[in-house]
Amino acid sequence: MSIKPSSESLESVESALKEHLPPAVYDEVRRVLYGKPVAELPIAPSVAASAQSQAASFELKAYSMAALATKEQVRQPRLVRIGLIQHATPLPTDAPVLEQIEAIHAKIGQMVDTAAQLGVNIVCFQEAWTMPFAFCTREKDPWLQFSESAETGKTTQFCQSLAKRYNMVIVSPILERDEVHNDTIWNTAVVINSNGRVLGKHRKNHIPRVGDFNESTYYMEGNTGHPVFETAFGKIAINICYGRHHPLNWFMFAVNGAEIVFNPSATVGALSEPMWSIEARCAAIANSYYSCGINRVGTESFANEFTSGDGKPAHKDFGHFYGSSYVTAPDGTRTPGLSRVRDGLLVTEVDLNLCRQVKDKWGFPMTQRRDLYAESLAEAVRLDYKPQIIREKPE
Ligand SMILES: NC(=O)NCCC(=O)O
Repeated sequence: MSIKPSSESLESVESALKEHLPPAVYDEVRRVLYGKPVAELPIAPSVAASAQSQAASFELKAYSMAALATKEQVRQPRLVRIGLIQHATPLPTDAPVLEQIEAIHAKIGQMVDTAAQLGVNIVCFQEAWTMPFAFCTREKDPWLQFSESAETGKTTQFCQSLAKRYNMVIVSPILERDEVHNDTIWNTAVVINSNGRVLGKHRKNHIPRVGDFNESTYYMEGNTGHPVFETAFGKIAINICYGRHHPLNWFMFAVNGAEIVFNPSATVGALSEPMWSIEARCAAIANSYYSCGINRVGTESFANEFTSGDGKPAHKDFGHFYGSSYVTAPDGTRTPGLSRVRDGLLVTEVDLNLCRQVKDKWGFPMTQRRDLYAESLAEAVRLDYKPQIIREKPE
């Protein structure tokens, strides 16, 4: 197998390990890398067939992590099925804006329908799921025309009807236009409750200024803090894409009681792939909650060339978005990732009781010394702060 770095020819790390290692060695390598085994959930042949027969077929994987949690004497299990959807944009980036949005809605509507057949309770889509990830271009037009109201926009209405039809919580990350406040633009995840009502929204806290991710050209740093949304299927939060590099961003969602934190993303192989499998997973471990990474797939090409400000030739695409969406449990166990190259739906059944069980076992929140760090940080942000460095005194 000869593979170019970040290329589309590698289906997934797991499939490569499975194909090339002897089965006994594979089992042991898988245990060391991924933790306790997760069981495959049965998928009815008719459901599996429907994933293949869609206009754009998609990978369908379903696992149960529920058995990782111990059966408690004082609480009933709190089983929840999480769905993560990763997709490539179906139309060329220069197709009319509304046609692109409609084509994406149609594709995702079918995937949500499959998720519903598999009993999914909460589904999350990738960052800015209704549009190409055009922030590399630094052009305003037509990309800002993809922005919509979080409360009343076409996409929110679309999700509301799906949520109601399937009794499903939907996390819908969009480019938000706040029409009420001077048409301000934000990168926002809208949370739609299982009754179809908008429960609230969270705006991306940290904006990348790396590689072609020129997102500060388009929207502002979020002003919604670290909200946790109490749904019928657990307390959920959203750490949008680049926020995954900031451990304190993950931490604050835990402080507010999150049991599942979604990380809807758009990131490319050459930039971040070695970090991808680590960051959301570390967050689940450090914060005793489930974390869910969702990344888009494919290569999106734009009409006009842009440069990356690094002296290299101008180009028309970002590189390959490598998918690889996955779920990590609070004990660090994780599912295999979805494909690096195909659309996919990952269904994972979890028992939310595991969050408390891991807190009881490891005691991370209890031993965290939040008071110490709060004091130290309050000092460290002062302009006259002197870093606490001990140096050998000159003789
Ligand atoms: N969309 C986004 O924040 N991407 C930044 C690149 C990365 O964090 O890997």
